[in-house]
Amino acid sequence: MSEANLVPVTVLTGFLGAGKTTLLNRILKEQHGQRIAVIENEFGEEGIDNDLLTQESNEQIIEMNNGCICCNVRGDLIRTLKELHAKRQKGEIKFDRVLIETTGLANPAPVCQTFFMDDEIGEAYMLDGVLTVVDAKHAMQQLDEHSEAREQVAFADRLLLSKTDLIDGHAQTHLRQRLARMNPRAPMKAVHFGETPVNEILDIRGFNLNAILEISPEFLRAEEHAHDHNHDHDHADCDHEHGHCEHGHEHDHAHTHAADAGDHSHCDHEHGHCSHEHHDHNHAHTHLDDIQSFVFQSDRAFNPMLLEEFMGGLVNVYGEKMMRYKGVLYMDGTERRMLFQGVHMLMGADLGRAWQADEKRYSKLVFIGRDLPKEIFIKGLEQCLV
Ligand SMILES: Nc1nc2c(ncn2[C@@H]2O[C@H](COP(=O)(O)OP(=O)(O)OP(=O)(O)O)[C@@H](O)[C@H]2O)c(=O)[nH]1
Repeated sequence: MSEANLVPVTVLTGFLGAGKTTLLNRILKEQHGQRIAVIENEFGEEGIDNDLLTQESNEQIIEMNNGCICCNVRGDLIRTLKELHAKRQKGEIKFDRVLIETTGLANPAPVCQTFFMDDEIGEAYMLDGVLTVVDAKHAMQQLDEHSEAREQVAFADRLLLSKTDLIDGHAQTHLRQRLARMNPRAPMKAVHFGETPVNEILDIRGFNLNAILEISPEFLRAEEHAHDHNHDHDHADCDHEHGHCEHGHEHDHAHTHAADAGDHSHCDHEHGHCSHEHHDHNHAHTHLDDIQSFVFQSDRAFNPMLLEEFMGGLVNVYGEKMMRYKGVLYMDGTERRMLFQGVHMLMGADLGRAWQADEKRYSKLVFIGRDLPKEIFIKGLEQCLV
């Protein structure tokens, strides 16, 4: 198959809250005349990103809510890409390229491997490049603390620095030097709220297997990540909120929560990893063990003043540990949805679209962080309801 017939794929990565969705929105809004199929790897975030994305009619947004990033991304992604390809072949759907937004806690390697490990995928798609958004305000700490953030930088074909408006020139130089040491081959540029010419980030033919094999010699070794488990037992007694189960498995298993039919109503899983005993997991991800996520939901409206006060207090006390929070809020006194989000101490809200007449109004807020006292958050939020 000649390269011209392959559908180019761009992988958009970057740590939690870096600005991936902001960049994606920018790309989708630009009049470039291309049809883009977007695959959101949302990792159990209850589809919040879909709400934050403005959907233009030309795009196809496909969500993959994965259980365990380390294990399942590949299996789900392969299935999704194959389905897309089959529909494209039959003329049921049209797209010129694919853009995959990975979750902020993901190592991009398994996603990139997909394009080299599976023949069918390799014959339909071509990995064009990996774009890594780096949050200039929080990157130093994220790179110190999270190997995923470092992997994302190492895999980049383009490094896009967001939030440079929030730091001074000296700090930016310092960060740029560190990033250049970590990945000397990727061009780097500051991108203010995702503003960048699309031709600088799409069709870059940037992915270079040789370079990746130097960084990660085991990149093409299937067994490292290929535990494409399959089980569909009932999760009713497991404790997941996002992407992980606490029960031990001796057998092959999958947490393709979007696809399996198990009852997850009592699940409470932490974000982005499995803590069950994987006899065949030889990639360590224990550093994510203290990262959890939980969701607050209600169909009662928030009192805006109470909520503002409470959230202000929360970030003052717990901001350091609040890695990412975002959601859709039902606010008293407005007919529109409020899109609310933050990273550590920085938080912001925008008015979204109007609630439709027949639409059930609700609030859904996801928190991802380290050692967050869930009870305090949930009870406090309940007290802000009208
Ligand atoms: N000041 C400033 N804020 C930015 C910039 N780019 C993005 N943001 C803000 O950063 C926050 C997070 O942006 P998102 O695009 O949602 O980040 P993300 O990487 O998709 O987040 P996750 O998917 O949760 O990991 C939002 O409030 C954005 O408005 C920028 O260049 N400057």
